Amino acid sequence: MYTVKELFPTLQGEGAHAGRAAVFCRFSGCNLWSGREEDRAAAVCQFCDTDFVGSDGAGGGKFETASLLADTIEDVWSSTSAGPQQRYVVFTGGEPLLQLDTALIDALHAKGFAIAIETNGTIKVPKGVDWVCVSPKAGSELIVLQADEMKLVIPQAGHASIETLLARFEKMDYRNRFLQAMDGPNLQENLALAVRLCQKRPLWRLSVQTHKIIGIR
Ligand SMILES: C[S@@+](CC[C@H](N)C(=O)[O-])C[C@H]1O[C@@H](n2cnc3c(N)ncnc32)[C@H](O)[C@@H]1O
Ligand SMILES: Nc1nc2[nH]cc(C(=O)O)c2c(=O)[nH]1
Ligand code: SF4
Ligand SMILES: [Mg+2]
Repeated sequence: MYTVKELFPTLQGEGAHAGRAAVFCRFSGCNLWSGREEDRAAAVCQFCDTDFVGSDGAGGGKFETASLLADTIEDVWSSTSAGPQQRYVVFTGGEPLLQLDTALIDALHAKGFAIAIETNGTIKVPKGVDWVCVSPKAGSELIVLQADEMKLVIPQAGHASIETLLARFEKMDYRNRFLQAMDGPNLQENLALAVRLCQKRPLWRLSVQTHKIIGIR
């Protein structure tokens, strides 16, 4: 059984694949926050911009089998009149690695989808995921030490020195590195910090949450 908060066609808004057509499958639940506002202050991850509780979002629901969910993802892809080429699904959440499994990966590969995930990096990635984006969270243990993309949200309470952290991640095996300004009341200030750091440390590029700017999901 898979519990999906929402399932929708859009463009990937962030990171190395920004602008690319994708189906977003947002799984319910996260291991670093319950998703309830009353628990936010005590959570490991306190800055989340997403509602991932339950299965009541657009296209959400409970899917009994991998094949039922894969069929639905295929239907959502086709709903935009996209053909069978360049099929791309992004699993996010919540934390998608609480639910994504080999059965679902295999069912989507059989339909020609490339599979991406947005993960907090605390759970092992199953074999077969085609694009892994890790976004580490202060106060959690990062165990995904190798990935296609790191997307670090800054600044995070609990990070002693951002530059020390960046230097550590620069030595690790991430093929693309992005800084993303934390959205919220200090977004403009956080963006200025991210711009300064990208200029000073050119191994990092700026990731802007483009979907929020242009008003798509
Ligand atoms: C909602 S999370 C879901 C996937 C996974 N749990 C994770 O944290 O990577 C999707 C992406 O949004 C980022 N994000 C969450 N809250 C944000 C905020 N307030 N500002 C900027 N990025 C944020 C996360 O760091 C992650 O890269
Ligand atoms: N368009 C769009 N791009 C995204 N990239 C990462 C997202 C996420 O919430 O994981 C996201 C999202 O929610 N929408
Ligand atoms: S780990 Fe990801 S989904 Fe979970 S609370 Fe943090 S940003 Fe939100
Ligand atoms: Mg988002």
